Amino acid sequence: MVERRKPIKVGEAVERTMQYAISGDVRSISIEEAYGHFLGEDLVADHDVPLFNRSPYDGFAIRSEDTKAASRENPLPLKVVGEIGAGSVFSETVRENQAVRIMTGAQIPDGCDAVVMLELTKEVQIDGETHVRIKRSFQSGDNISYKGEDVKKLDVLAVKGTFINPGVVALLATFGYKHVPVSQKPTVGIIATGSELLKIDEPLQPGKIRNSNAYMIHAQIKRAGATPIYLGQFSDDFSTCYQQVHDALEKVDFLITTGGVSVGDYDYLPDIYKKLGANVLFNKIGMRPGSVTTIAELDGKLLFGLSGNPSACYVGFELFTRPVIRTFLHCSNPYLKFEKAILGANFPKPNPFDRFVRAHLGYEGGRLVATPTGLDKSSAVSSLALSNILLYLPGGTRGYEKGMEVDVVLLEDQEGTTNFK
Ligand SMILES: Nc1nc2c(c(=O)[nH]1)N[C@H]1C(S)=C(S)[C@@H](COP(=O)(O)OP(=O)(O)OC[C@H]3O[C@@H](n4cnc5c(N)ncnc54)[C@H](O)[C@@H]3O)O[C@H]1N2
Ligand code: MOO
Ligand SMILES: [Mg+2]
Repeated sequence: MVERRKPIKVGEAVERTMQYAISGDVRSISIEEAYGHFLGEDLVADHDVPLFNRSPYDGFAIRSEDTKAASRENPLPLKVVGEIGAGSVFSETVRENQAVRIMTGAQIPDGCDAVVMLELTKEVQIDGETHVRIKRSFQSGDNISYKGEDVKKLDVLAVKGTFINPGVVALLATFGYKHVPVSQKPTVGIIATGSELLKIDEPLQPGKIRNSNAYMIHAQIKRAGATPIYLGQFSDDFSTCYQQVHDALEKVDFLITTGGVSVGDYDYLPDIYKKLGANVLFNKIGMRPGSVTTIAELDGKLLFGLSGNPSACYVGFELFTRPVIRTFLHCSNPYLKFEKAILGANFPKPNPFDRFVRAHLGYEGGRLVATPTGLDKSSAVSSLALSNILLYLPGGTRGYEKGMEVDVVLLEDQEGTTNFK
């Protein structure tokens, strides 16, 4: 008798999986390597930025009180007592009716409280000495970039678990992080099962297909922020697959298998979990694709039994494996973000289950429009390439019409969210 599996809700499946999500260690890497990692600790400012009042313009640093009477008709000459570029400091205090020629980024000299742009001045020689003519009055603070106006000492600039993008790299460099504490990336093993699978460089043969899942999952693991370890593809033979899974568990933080989780004669994963003594968290979910996604746990280590069908495999990874990876990386927002968009095409299929339809989110006339990307079958591979979202279509409806507002799951977003849905 074929086993009758009891489907659980997708949210419940995520919750059961996340009970076994753990945080990883922190390690140090060079700043050049930091892009694409996740911060291993909060980034806290240990000094103000800027650290000193500085000039935002090339011009003259002045004392505003000297310019009170200046006007177009009555331009006032100030004696130029020095010149500084960025990186230099004027060592004396500027006195009455004096100015310092100053370049963008240079520290404002003591005594000065405003800067006049070069374009508004004229240099003249008076008694053989250089002066600058000022044609209007200035207020104290005019054209000054103030100490701490960008960042205040002790500001928390990015929290632990933040994705390190080029902007975060700029901050790390600003605060002198030659080495950056980052979350250790989990290693995620990949085993593809199926006697029909050809190696990527083998010619096609009758009844056989190329193993696309292994490479797709490899890329998804990287996108999620983890390190993939490809452990090979194996025929549907119980003892070979059992041994591979058994041995793989020692080498990885999580293990993904693709294929062999349904009820077919050669679907060995359920028996493998049994022989390993693993605790199966669920083996049927009320969703399409990926209804047979099976997740088990052995001594706290998660085994993701993803479906062999490419679209089901893809969706299973994003919904269940990705948040586990992000938790390992200390992200406080481990889940993919749900957003609202307008449905760009009819989706007439009756919908008994929750569906996650591969789709593309684009802009049309200022609106966010979500359009399915191809054949909506779990066996489809073509719909994956253009998809940057999953349309989330809750079950229990007779279909959806173009123009309706729908929920979408953002696949390329780095922010994430704190709760699933
Ligand atoms: N009687 C039933 N049959 C099926 C059920 C069911 O509930 N009762 N579930 C169906 C659903 S839903 C899915 S999804 C699939 C799940 O199949 P498995 O996870 O057991 O995977 P396989 O049988 O090994 O393969 C399914 C399909 O995917 C292709 N495949 C497998 N590996 C790869 C790979 N690495 N790259 C590309 N494509 C791959 C494989 O050739 C099959 O076509 O079961 C349904 N059946
Ligand atoms: O697991 Mo299947 O993908 O629901 O078609
Ligand atoms: Mg099968």
